[in-house]
Amino acid sequence: MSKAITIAQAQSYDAHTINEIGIPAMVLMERAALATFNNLLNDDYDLTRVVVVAATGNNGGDGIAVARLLKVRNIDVAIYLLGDPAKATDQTAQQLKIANYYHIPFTTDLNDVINATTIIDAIFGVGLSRPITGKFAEAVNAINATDASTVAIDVPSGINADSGETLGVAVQADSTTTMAYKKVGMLTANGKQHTGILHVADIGIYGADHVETIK
Ligand SMILES: NC(=O)C1=CN([C@@H]2O[C@H](COP(=O)(O)OP(=O)(O)OC[C@H]3O[C@@H](n4cnc5c(N)ncnc54)[C@H](O)[C@@H]3O)[C@@H](O)[C@H]2O)[C@H](O)CC1
Ligand SMILES: [K+]
Repeated sequence: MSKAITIAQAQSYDAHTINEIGIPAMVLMERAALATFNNLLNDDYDLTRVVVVAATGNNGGDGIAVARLLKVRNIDVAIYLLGDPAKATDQTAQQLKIANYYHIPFTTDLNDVINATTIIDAIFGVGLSRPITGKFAEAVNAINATDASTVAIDVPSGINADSGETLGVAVQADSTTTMAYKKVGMLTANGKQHTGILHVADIGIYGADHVETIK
């Protein structure tokens, strides 16, 4: 699985898997979260105080699901939520409901991010479409200013997954779990530098050149 794909390919493979093959989006999100969680444990980060910084797109939903996987193992975890939860995607709204069921604390205090031992970056993935500003940029700057280890989901937030350019500001990750295939932007010098150690997770999404075409 060493090929690298563009944002358009990632989006079309996702849509094909969900709409044509019929694997529910929530199943893919759960697999993305589990893969991220397993890498988090295997890489041996200090999980004394974990904060998931999440926005309300599906990248955020992956992160909120990771928070729950940590919580059920008694790990101290909180969610710093950016954006309007009323505008969350269906899957992310569902993950927020599940997080509430498990009483996962939500914080609005950036000091909790600053004092974390490990931060999960679930702000933006392949849906990043413009430069990061305002509260989102504040959070990215706080993440980068701490000594905490930082683990990105799919793409370090702020990196354009096609060009590898920083859009405004970008998370400097220690490692990134990217879904299905590497993204071409991660192979550029700037992309590589922000991605850190790269894990590629098989979550059941494949290109049309994969097994699906084998009859
Ligand atoms: N769809 C799937 O099958 C799977 C997706 N996974 C994960 O989902 C993300 C992609 O999710 P998407 O909702 O398309 O996009 P994002 O979460 O990256 O963000 C989109 C959201 O943010 C807004 N936005 C974009 N740029 C900015 C900005 N600079 N400031 C503020 N807001 C911004 C945009 O308008 C959208 O509302 C993918 O990377 C995976 O992590 C799972 O892996 C499972 C399968
Ligand atoms: K991210």
